Amino acid sequence: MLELRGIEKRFGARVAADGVSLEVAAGETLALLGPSGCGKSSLLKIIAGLLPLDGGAVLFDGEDMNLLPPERRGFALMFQDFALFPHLDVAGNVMFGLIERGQSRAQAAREAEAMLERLGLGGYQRRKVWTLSGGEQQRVALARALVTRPRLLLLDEPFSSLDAHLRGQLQGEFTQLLTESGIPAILVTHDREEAFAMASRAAVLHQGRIVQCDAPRHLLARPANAWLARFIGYENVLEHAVVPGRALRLGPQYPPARIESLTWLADGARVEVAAQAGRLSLSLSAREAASLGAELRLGGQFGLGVNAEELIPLPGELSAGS
Ligand SMILES: Nc1ncnc2c1ncn2[C@@H]1O[C@H](COP(=O)(O)OP(=O)(O)OP(=O)(O)O)[C@@H](O)[C@H]1O
Repeated sequence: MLELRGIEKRFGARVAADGVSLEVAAGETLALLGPSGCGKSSLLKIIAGLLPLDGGAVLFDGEDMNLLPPERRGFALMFQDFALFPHLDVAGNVMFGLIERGQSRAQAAREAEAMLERLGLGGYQRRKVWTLSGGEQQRVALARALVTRPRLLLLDEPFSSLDAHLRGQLQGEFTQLLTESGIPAILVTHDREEAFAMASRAAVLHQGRIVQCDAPRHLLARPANAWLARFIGYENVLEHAVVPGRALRLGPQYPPARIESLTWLADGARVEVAAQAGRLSLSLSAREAASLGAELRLGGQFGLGVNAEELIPLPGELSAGS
């Protein structure tokens, strides 16, 4: 089990980690999620031993990692730019770590072949890495990381340079492989959907601090503050509560809301309205859009209610997000 205790890191006046504590259990994938500059990569480098910390401790199974250099921690790192060795072929890249650990070439080649097979790259051994597609290169990078059987896998934005379709496919494949291998992993990402799809828990970082660390469904059901609620995708965040789409009601019996912006969609419309509760965005189905008739125009009005029972409350003292 990995444990971070009160990690502190500053670059001059910039705070990269401000008392970060968290745990990653055996076999768990934890996402470090947050906007650019919040300190995700710094934290990953601190765990890997590539960046010295100013305070706190990194422990693995109770052992203080600060005393060990990166190569003796037993962690594998995978970055967004693959960082494959261009002068080696695919097999050479995957075998590299095994040979460094003293394995014979023949044994390393057998293990590399088996791992490449498992990642759908059987027969790729002799290919030059620069002839591979982005997705293939990323699979090779994962094969290289997994073949050494690390006790922790550190993934830094591994899919950000890939197109959306490939990203989705690899997210699914990686998640399955991580589950099968039982290797715990930390996934750094600024993409909420990626974090929620791949990780069992996400630690959401803001300015070097963990705002909330929980399972995706709990983050969505009980966001700790307004900033976090917006960051994980809620559009209608009021001062003390989130208004999820399911809390909204249409009908003439409700107070009028005025349409301030309107986008027609193939199957309905998106509107922003000035409502009694505040400024709200909502998607109207084709049927709902039709029910508004001529009022569906800028400046048009329709009845919009908010069911108080379905609001998601924001804890008072934390709700003033920046
Ligand atoms: N080597 C460095 N020297 C000075 N400041 C740094 C250095 N590395 C990081 N920082 C600063 O520390 C803060 C956290 O940076 P970090 O790269 O960890 O954030 P991040 O969340 O990974 O961002 P991104 O998603 O953009 O990669 C930022 O303000 C950054 O400018």
